[in-house]
Amino acid sequence: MSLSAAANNISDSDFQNIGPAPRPPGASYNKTQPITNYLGNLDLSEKRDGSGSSSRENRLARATFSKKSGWIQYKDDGLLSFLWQKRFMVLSDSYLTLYKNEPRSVNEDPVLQVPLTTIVSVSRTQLKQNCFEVVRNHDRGSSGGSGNSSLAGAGNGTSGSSSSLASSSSDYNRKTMYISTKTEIELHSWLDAIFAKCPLLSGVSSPTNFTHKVHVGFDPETGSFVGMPSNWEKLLKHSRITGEDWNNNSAAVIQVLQFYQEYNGAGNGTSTGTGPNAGAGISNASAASSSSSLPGSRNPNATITSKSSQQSLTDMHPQRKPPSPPSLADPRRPNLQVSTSNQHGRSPQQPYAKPLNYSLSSPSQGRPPQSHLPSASVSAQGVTLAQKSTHGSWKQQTSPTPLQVKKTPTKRPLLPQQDPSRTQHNMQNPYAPKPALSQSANSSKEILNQRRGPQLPSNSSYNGNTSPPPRLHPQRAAPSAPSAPKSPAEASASTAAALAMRQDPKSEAGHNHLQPTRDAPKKPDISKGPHPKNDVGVTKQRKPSKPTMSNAEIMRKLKSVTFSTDPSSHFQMIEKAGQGASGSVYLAKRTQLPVYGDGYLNDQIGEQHIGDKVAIKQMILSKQPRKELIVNEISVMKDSQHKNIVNFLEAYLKTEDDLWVVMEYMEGGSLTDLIENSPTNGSNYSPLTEPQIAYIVRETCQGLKFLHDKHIIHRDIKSDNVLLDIRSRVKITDFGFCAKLTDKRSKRATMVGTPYWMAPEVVKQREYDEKVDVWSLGIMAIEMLEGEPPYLNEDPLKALYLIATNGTPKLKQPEGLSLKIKRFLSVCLCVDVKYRASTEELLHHSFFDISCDPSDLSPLLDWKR
Ligand SMILES: Nc1ncnc2c1ncn2[C@@H]1O[C@H](COP(=O)(O)OP(=O)(O)OP(=O)(O)O)[C@@H](O)[C@H]1O
Repeated sequence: MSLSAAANNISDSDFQNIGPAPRPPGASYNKTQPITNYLGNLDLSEKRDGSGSSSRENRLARATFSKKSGWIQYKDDGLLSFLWQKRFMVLSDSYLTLYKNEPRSVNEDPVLQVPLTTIVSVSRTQLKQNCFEVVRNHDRGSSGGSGNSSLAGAGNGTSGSSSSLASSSSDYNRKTMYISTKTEIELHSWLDAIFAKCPLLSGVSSPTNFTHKVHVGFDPETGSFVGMPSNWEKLLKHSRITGEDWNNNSAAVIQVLQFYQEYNGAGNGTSTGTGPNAGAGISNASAASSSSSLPGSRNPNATITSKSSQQSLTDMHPQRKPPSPPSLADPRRPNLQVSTSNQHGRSPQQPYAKPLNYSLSSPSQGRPPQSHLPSASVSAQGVTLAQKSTHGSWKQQTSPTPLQVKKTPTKRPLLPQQDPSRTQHNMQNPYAPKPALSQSANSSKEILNQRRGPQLPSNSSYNGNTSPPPRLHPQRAAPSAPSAPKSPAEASASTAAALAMRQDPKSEAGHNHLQPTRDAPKKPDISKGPHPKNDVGVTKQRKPSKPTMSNAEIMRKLKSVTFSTDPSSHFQMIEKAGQGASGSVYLAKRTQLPVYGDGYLNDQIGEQHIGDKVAIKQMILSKQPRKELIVNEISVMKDSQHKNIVNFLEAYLKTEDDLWVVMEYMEGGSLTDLIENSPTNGSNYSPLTEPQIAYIVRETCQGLKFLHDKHIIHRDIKSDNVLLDIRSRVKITDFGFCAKLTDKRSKRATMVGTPYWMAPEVVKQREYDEKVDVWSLGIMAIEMLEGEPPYLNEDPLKALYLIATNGTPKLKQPEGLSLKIKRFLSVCLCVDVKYRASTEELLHHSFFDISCDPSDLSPLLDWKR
């Protein structure tokens, strides 16, 4: 059934929240067992020659004396390291052997044979989904070992004692091979079996040179998370993620913790990615996600270390007040004290040698570890732990060093009357420091209630009852009166440009841009315009990852799409229109057309006239952590002329460091502005009516369809990135994170976007496609209904957890909504991507039948006039 058909056939009951992911198998969680019991529950029936047995010991014993085999993906760290190859792997009593094909006889030539006695470490890795690494001592005297044609290690058989091997370790190189299985279960099964057979790993011999691993779990008896890396402890303390959350879906908790770390640049602060999912974006410029830049792939050892993570954590919450002690009275908030001690007094010696494999439990009594990951790693929704997946990177809010605390401007400058406890919704980095008040208030229902009166019912499912418009409690601050624009005379071309570039240190000092607010925007005053050159510490860092283009390449590319002239005399600056992460946007009047000889860069320029109003985004390149995103943005805009996409007009490289991007001017500001300044703001009504929502969503959807038809994913759809002009035309902007899908790369995996709008598959670090934009569109519709996206009042970590586990978010007051909008939302916010509508399908949705005329939006634009 097509999605549209499905959408049309939806009954009221279809609007039920899909609900949290099913509990992971075998998780009773009555003690710290999510990890420890996992293997006990595993069925090793994948062993081709093994039969099931009820006792784990029996299974392990059989694993020791029988073969296990199956298809896997293999990659080594040698010359061909970029290739994942399908191999048939056989684990016998003495060797781990890889074949090109399933061997029909014992004489078949393997492509790689690793004596089990040489294996010194086996551990889960985030290189790829369901992936683990096997580190072996590789005899320097032997040849190869990393290639496909050579055999690793010289048949030491099983006779080597660990001590002898350990003592002769200087004669060995360490070699790492990576193995990826189809499923999480298979992965555990292999890990278990390999561990059981390798003398250096099992209790048979004393392991040497092993690193202490953590055992992660939640012990309801003590009400504590146990074995957490200290940075995770802190995160959990701040996050309102509870023991109950852990019990419900420990996989998701760990996943969002991991996600958090990556987002914040723990480790080496760059994004990761590899394999088929990593790759260039829309152009070279978007190669931010290319495999070459991705340490997780290039550096197989780039597991997150406690140290780095902790550092980044410290940075992320420099202003956070210590969390208030958890209230025992709150059943949702079990004691979150975290103990790092091993509650079970297990030996600190661990069988796996990778640092900080949070997923690993301690072996007891020299036995193999009982599990590798919390059992929650397998759920019906496929939430898996530590599966950093094939990419692992998302655009991180990087600063060159995670320790640097940047002041981040919000798009909506703070107002005096702002409520600092408001969660900032448009942050690129949700984990940016928050003021102490917000920290506690953010997690405090009491304070929220003080702010907005009685809490709205939060568990309502969508239903089809139509009743009066929902009385919501919009949480937006009252709109501020736009400041009077400077007269054009005041802002002559030259002086205005200079003014525009000047930073007002007072305004900066007075505003903590990291404050979590969602306040009405204030028209910036051009006289206080920041001088990007003085913008140190102010410019919001673009979602970072390691740049993949050299500066020279970026400049070359930029020069190919810009005029190399000083545009100051071409424009008369009028006022500052907005502040973005990468620079300021100004309203200007065109006083001169570009010299024809320079070549028009855009067809649209032909329609430009002297006196036309334009928006100019000014960026200081040296202040951009991710210049390639800017190149990406220009490239996409330049090639994307559509009525629902903000038109790029031309760009100037005024100096090597000073970039001006000229776009059509959208007087109405962003949709966020509209929502925040809605006349119903402060009342209990939705900021926008359903017909207004239908109109805006339809227009946005048309822009998205245009992009999707070109196989471009926007990846950051939210109200901030939808602009309106004075004629209520609706256009998408901010193309920095666009990604191009190609025949070879029909899916993406880089984690990009703004958390509250992110589709579950992004949060879960799965591969994704254009439909992530459809999810975000649905969230944007909720913004228009409720004033903000779901979970905005939650700590971002908790929000990520909720996105990953809750499925379709619930509406606050569904009873007042039409069936049409609920049906529409349900096809946008469908967790299962298969059943989520495409933009094409959405455009046929009956919800759009109720769209208003553009003129019906004018009351919403009044605040601008
Ligand atoms: N074409 C435009 N016309 C009118 N106002 C605009 C235009 N483009 C941007 N603005 C205003 O400037 C603000 C900042 O825009 P910008 O695209 O720089 O935001 P950003 O997405 O936060 O930044 P960045 O793209 O640097 O990450 C917007 O919120 C909007 O109010």
